[in-house]
Amino acid sequence: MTDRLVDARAPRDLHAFIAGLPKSELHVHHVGSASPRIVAELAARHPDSKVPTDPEALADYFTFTDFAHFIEVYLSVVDLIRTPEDVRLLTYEVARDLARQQVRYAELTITPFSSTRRGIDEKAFMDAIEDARKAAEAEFGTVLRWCFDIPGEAGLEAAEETARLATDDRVRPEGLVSFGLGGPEIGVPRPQFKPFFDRAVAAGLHSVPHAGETTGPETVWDALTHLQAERIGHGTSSARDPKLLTHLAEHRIPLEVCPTSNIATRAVRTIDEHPIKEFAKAGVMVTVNSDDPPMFGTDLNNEYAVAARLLDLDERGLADLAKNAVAASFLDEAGKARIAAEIDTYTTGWLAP
Ligand SMILES: Nc1ncnc2c1ncn2[C@@H]1O[C@H](CCC(=O)c2cccc(C(=O)O)c2)[C@@H](O)[C@H]1O
Ligand SMILES: [Zn+2]
Repeated sequence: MTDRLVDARAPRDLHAFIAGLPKSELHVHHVGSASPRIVAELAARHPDSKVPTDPEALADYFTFTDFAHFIEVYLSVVDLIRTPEDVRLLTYEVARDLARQQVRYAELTITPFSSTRRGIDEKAFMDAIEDARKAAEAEFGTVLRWCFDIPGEAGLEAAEETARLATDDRVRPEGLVSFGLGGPEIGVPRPQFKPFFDRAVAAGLHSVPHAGETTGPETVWDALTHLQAERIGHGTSSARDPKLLTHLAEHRIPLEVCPTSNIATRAVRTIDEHPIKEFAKAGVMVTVNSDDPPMFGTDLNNEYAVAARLLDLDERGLADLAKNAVAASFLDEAGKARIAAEIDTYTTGWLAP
């Protein structure tokens, strides 16, 4: 929404290559993807909200002093989503924004607890996201899947509700593939959520908790040991623990790296201090993602440009990065092969004399 965090330093050609590259998003939040246009439309529907609609004011509003401030602002946008029609509009428009960036596949993190506790009927909520998912696939060709996450700070009641919505065959949506844990990490120990992750995994869902975003590497170990994590959301502080890096590399546990997010929430001081290069050097499988793009003044294309600079990638390196996301995704094998082939065809065509 603002260009304050946008990385303009990649060469022009590389920007054009990234813009057309078929991509996958593995770590992007539903509400956190609401563009200024969507926020304005929702705010017009609910004029009592304190969220500004003017783009300039919104850019200021989306400038965060720390992670706690980010969550406070995030929840004010959550408060704009009050009806199943709001949920459908948000989901469909987010898919449109992804499709514009040539995103072929996205796992969208949704916090159903935040909506059901605000009075949206659970069945109507599920119908709204599924309806938008099917429309998006038919109209834009972008395949969406869901990750339901526990807002950890809301406690065990939220965990119970999220696990129920994710595992009860009468309500769980068809597009659901994974189970997550988000929100602040400080004062929210991961092990307490073990029973809920056990239930989700037993029901066939993949485990993808946030860990090591705002606390140390011990939180990443906890996510691996207690929550059966198959990928780690952020995992930023893993760089401080060489044994952990070796473990992630050997067990091929991908990190969902979101560079600009880490700067915007002040989890990392400057982009040049971001540990993405250490991850790559250690052989950890790196995927690049946008987290809450309009709130952080970024989008997936910009995150690829940031990664190109930090990892010194050319077109082939960027294509490999896009293929990492395909390999680390929870799409079926045929779908993975289709997107990987599309990446190869695009790259070969681009590099042909
Ligand atoms: N970078 C991020 N890192 C971590 N999480 C992120 C990030 N970006 C977005 N989130 C989202 O923020 C939610 C947090 C919501 C939350 O804490 C909360 C607490 C108490 C009550 C309620 C409520 O709804 O009533 C909600 C998470 O579930 C997650 O999906
Ligand atoms: Zn996140």
